[in-house]
Amino acid sequence: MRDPIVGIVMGSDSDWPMMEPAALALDEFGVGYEAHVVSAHRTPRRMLDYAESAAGRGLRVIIAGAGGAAHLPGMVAAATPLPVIGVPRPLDRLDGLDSLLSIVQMPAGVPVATVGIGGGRNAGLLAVRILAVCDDSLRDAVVRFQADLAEQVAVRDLTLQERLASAD
Ligand SMILES: Nc1c(C(=O)O)ncn1[C@@H]1O[C@H](COP(=O)(O)O)[C@@H](O)[C@H]1O
Repeated sequence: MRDPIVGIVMGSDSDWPMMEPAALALDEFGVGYEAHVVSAHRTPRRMLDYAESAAGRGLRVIIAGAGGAAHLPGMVAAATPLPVIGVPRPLDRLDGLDSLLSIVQMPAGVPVATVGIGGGRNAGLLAVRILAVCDDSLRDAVVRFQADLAEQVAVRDLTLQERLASAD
């Protein structure tokens, strides 16, 4: 297991299905991570300990996911100099708009890079891009990933064209 350089935190273990794709994206790029349940509301001291010690423990990026009154990403960002990526979770009520607004509307001076509602995978990929700024081999891997993505779109377009042609 590689040393963790990305910290994945979530307000509850019930957030894991949304956060696991972030972990899988990091796995795809061979980036080490750790994952913990830390809540600004339920475990405020533990949350502060985590955020304040993160940089000193070698983490470089934090991904924080939460639902509802999702204060966790912003509170973590307030207590660490590391970049924080927020992931809003859609709960049964309000479809995640509550989580999104709680995370994205930060006061000036305390940025949280917010991905879309339920955007765990993009959070992982954004963490990889942030790390790739100072890591040439990781940047090469991102470029290969983008080329693969483009190739998949080309294949899908071809499939659509064939379907349209056979419908004529
Ligand atoms: N938004 C927060 C925070 C926080 O922001 O500190 N702590 C827990 N939660 C959220 O409460 C939701 C329900 O949690 P439970 O499933 O444990 O009841 C989760 O989406 C969690 O992220």
